[in-house]
Amino acid sequence: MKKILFIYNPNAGKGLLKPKLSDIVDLFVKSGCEVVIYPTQSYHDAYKKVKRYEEDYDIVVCSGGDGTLDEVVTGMMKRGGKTPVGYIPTGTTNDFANSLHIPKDLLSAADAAVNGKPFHCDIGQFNDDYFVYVAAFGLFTDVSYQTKQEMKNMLGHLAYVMEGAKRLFDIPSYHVRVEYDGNDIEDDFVFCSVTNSRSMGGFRNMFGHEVEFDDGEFEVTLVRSPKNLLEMQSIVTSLMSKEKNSDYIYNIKAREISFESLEEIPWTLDGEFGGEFDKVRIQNRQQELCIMVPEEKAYELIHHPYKESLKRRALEELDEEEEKKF
Ligand SMILES: Nc1ncnc2c1ncn2[C@@H]1O[C@H](COP(=O)(O)OP(=O)(O)OP(=O)(O)O)[C@@H](O)[C@H]1O
Repeated sequence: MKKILFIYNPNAGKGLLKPKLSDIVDLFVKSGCEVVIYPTQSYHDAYKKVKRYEEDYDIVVCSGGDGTLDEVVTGMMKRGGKTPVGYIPTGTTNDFANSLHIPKDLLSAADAAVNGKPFHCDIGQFNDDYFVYVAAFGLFTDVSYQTKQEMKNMLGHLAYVMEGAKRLFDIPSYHVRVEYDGNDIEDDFVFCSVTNSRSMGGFRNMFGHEVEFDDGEFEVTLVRSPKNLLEMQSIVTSLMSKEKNSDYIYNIKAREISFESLEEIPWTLDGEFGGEFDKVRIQNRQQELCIMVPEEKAYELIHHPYKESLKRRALEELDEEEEKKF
């Protein structure tokens, strides 16, 4: 019998979990699991619970938005354990879940959490902290944590867009020296994202065009500060047309990247406030998160070179079987 810890944020998103809670627990039990249930009581509670539990759980399943997933994964990284994490997304945008093909339907997601396949996904280390899929600063990046929870619950994704639109008229810019894998850039930037997701703030494919989840590299997007409205227009056009590099946009792949600035810059980690820093070092902790995904999608998510070696191994095994027959 599998022993699972099921942590959920009762306040997440539009409260979609509550009416399905009993069916989800029933599915866990019917799948042969013994379930310990824990509704989070406050901010950072999921992090504390995961960091400190002493039982031997086979899977830690969490339900909530990106913030709850971030807390559970950070807790897991800090306890140094490699217990697989299952995720039932009930937030407003659920960027990372969408990227990993975790179903929107809560019962299907619950099924993937306990009956799916483990996928070994990259994780970001941000100074002493961790993030699951994005660390960012600048334009729009504080939107998700500054949008009031009641407004998010009521309006869902629209709240993000409305809050975002208000910001176009007031753009802060930061002078930053960026060092990555032996290269460096120094410039004024209005936006930076270091990501391991193909969707961010609900915008699919605007960032993270070529993200592979287990290749040990992040996709970094840096947007230079526009000097006038015309330059601003060019940036918006480049972003909307998914252009990868232009005079204003750098798109980089990096395993390790550091940022140094004179002033402290507010960062967001997985959509929640991550603190203000003048020095940040981000490292890709390759394949350190074991996350449960639907069985039929697990192979699709594996980065190409790994796929090739898995295929080779499978063919070798087949050859050996053939040899045994003769
Ligand atoms: N009982 C609680 N009371 C208040 N805050 C809580 C409680 N449980 C969890 N939280 C906090 O709520 C924050 C937001 O949670 P979460 O990301 O799960 O939902 P969301 O914000 O609705 O979703 P999304 O991130 O997709 O917008 C997290 O930082 C979490 O620590």
